[in-house]
Amino acid sequence: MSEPLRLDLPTSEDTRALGARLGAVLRAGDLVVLTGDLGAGKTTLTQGLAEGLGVRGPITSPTFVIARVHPSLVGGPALVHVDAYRLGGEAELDDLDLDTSLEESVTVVEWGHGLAEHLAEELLELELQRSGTEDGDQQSRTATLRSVGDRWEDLRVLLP
Ligand SMILES: Nc1ncnc2c1ncn2[C@@H]1O[C@H](COP(=O)(O)OP(=O)(O)OP(=O)(O)O)[C@@H](O)[C@H]1O
Ligand SMILES: [Mg+2]
Repeated sequence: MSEPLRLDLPTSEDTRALGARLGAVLRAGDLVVLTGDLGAGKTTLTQGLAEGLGVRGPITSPTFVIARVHPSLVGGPALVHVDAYRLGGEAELDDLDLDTSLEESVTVVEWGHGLAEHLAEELLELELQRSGTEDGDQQSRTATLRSVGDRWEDLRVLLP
């Protein structure tokens, strides 16, 4: 367990860049749980993460597909991108058999808060919140990162 890290993200490019920095340090077996309201920037962050990790895109907000596998283009782990928005609970998440791919992949679960924590003993939780006073998508965001377990000793590696 480490100190939570809070980061200001003035534009969507900053959200993407945080994802890219995270993607660059992720390795097989890592689980990232993304939290945040509708339109908070979870998919944008995952797009940057995919870039940093070097996996095949495109990363989209899944409409009917709940989990997508993005193979590595650089001989690294694949990205398993899950959107848990429509899932009814832990049992439905378990039906996806994510534990079979967890060890050799990087798993990112949007809307995973309260659902995905049991998948691994160690995980990184990243919460996106609207922060500025501007309207809608112009509003800046704040990211809060918290880790569970010893995998993330120092979240400051994710600072710009
Ligand atoms: N830091 C930021 N500042 C301003 N706008 C941002 C920021 N980060 C992301 N956005 C914008 O927010 C919008 C929604 O982003 P995105 O689709 O990634 O959110 P989401 O959390 O995945 O949404 P959903 O809940 O529908 O899955 C996009 O237009 C994106 O460019
Ligand atoms: Mg999304």
